[in-house]
Amino acid sequence: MLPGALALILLAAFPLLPVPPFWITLANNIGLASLVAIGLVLLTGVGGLTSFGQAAFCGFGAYTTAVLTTAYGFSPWMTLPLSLAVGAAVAIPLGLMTVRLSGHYLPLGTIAWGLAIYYLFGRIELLGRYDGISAIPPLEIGSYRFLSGQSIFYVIWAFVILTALGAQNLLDSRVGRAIRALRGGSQAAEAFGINIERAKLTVFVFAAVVAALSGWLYAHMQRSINPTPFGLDMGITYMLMAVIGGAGYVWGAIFGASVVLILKETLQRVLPGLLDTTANFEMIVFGILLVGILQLSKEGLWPFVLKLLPRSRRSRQLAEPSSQLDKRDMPERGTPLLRIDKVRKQFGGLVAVNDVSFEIKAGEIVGLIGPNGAGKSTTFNLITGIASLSGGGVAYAGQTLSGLSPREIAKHGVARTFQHAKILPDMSVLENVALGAHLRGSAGVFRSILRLERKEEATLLTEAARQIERVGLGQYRDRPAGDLALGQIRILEIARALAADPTLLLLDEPAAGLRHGEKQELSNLLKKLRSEGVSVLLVEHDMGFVMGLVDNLVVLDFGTLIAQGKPQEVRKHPAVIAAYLGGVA
Ligand SMILES: Nc1ncnc2c1ncn2[C@@H]1O[C@H](COP(=O)(O)OP(=O)(O)OP(=O)(O)O)[C@@H](O)[C@H]1O
Repeated sequence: MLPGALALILLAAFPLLPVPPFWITLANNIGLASLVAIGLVLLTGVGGLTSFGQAAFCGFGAYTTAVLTTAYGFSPWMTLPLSLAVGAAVAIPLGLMTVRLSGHYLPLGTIAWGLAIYYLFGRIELLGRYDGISAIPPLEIGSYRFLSGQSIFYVIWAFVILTALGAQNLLDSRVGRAIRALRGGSQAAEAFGINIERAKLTVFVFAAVVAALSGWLYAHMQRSINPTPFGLDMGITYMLMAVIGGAGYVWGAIFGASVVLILKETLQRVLPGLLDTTANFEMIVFGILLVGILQLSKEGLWPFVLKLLPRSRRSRQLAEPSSQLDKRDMPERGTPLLRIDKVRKQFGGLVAVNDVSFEIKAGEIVGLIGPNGAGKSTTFNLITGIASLSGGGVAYAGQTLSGLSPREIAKHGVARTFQHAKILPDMSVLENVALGAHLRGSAGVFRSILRLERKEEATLLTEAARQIERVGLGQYRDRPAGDLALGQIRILEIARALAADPTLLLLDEPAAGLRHGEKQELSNLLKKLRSEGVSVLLVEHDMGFVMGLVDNLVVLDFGTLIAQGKPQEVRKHPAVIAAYLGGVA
């Protein structure tokens, strides 16, 4: 808290110091760039969506207010919501097209529309073509006009701080966890019920709106605009700022914008004297220095700053929840819950799952076993909607799951873990588990930014903490999930699945990597869940673990069901002995 307060006091005092006006202008430009970079931190650093086109959104913010104030006589403050709304309105269709792209196509797509919009600004008569629009009125409050660099400094930096706090609030919320989960891959996020497309679009629109805010401020600071600052050059520079600051850190965006702009200005002033030439060497030196910085730290510079700041070592105090989360009604024990009917999956010529049928009753633990490559994980993926069925059907509590998305299936109360654990290593164990409870909350973007969802957040985090205690990981609650051993990560995934309040739990090799005692504890936990009415389908290679736990076994071999029944019967089955259990039996 102290470094933050100190930074705030220094910031407030800065324009009052006897500094050259040039410094004030530089500080104002840093503020404007910081806004765009904060958007990029969320979009690229956290959400994993690279965009080189953010300068175009600054352009929409700037041109909206420029046109409305100069041609239609609007007051600048009235155009603020309109500029932001235009930024958002453009971002929605662009985002819908862009966020579907993956790999290199995503940044290429943003370059394409970034360029196109720049040329568009330069061709439209209403926008003054390449000459732009001048005589834009300054901001004013009453009769006070924000004409000087010093006065608009306070407006710009007030917006920067509010935006940074809003972005921080957003990240520290249910929506923020969903955005952060995008980096962990879509499969896991969808399996907790996160709407990937919506999370991507949310962060895309957020980044566009804060860029439009920067453009709006720029228009009233500069009081004349043309397309140049809204082109691809600036789009790339904004990205550099976000990356150099530390793409995953909101305050790092401000630091990155400061480093890039101060470095650029310093080189422009110092180099001509040093090199005794007026040739533009600064861009070359600038480029080399930036590459050097990125070589030094791929995480950007903010982590170094964080190390220098005093940090509280206390573990996170959870707020007392004022209400309980709703719990799902458990189906009556023994009633049919999951019916797999002639399920089939072909990958080209390979039949990975060959017309397999079996059933799970409520309150039952069923083991799905078979040699490597038998089709167990594929069966899990068919049940949870990650893979599409080539034939057959899946019904859950009388309703068909066939053709539903993983997110819709999760809503039915089906939760899972993955053979290759899918956690977010940089996030705490608590936050990873809270992701599992995503569908049990409803707070959206605005409530999160304004921190109006604290009650709901407290109940979600308390539920996550309860599940962490339940699986025995309590001492690791506030540690980054990446610090855990592989076996513990599997247990974390179980806690995350339990946070969804499931009626059916699908566990893919939960005991792999656990020591004997830990397996015993896991077995006890699963038996306890069964006693509470939760049904479990588990894939597991440890036969000792499976035999002592399950009510029924289903055995696959080369995608085909070769036996099913009570463990004691199945282990005597000749086909099973031949295919799989030979050595053990
Ligand atoms: N996406 C895919 N594309 C092509 N083939 C696949 C794909 N996924 C799985 N397979 C193949 O389908 C078969 C069944 O694989 P699956 O992972 O379901 O087996 P498994 O029983 O879970 O094996 P293991 O115990 O080794 O995890 C294997 O031959 C595998 O190579």
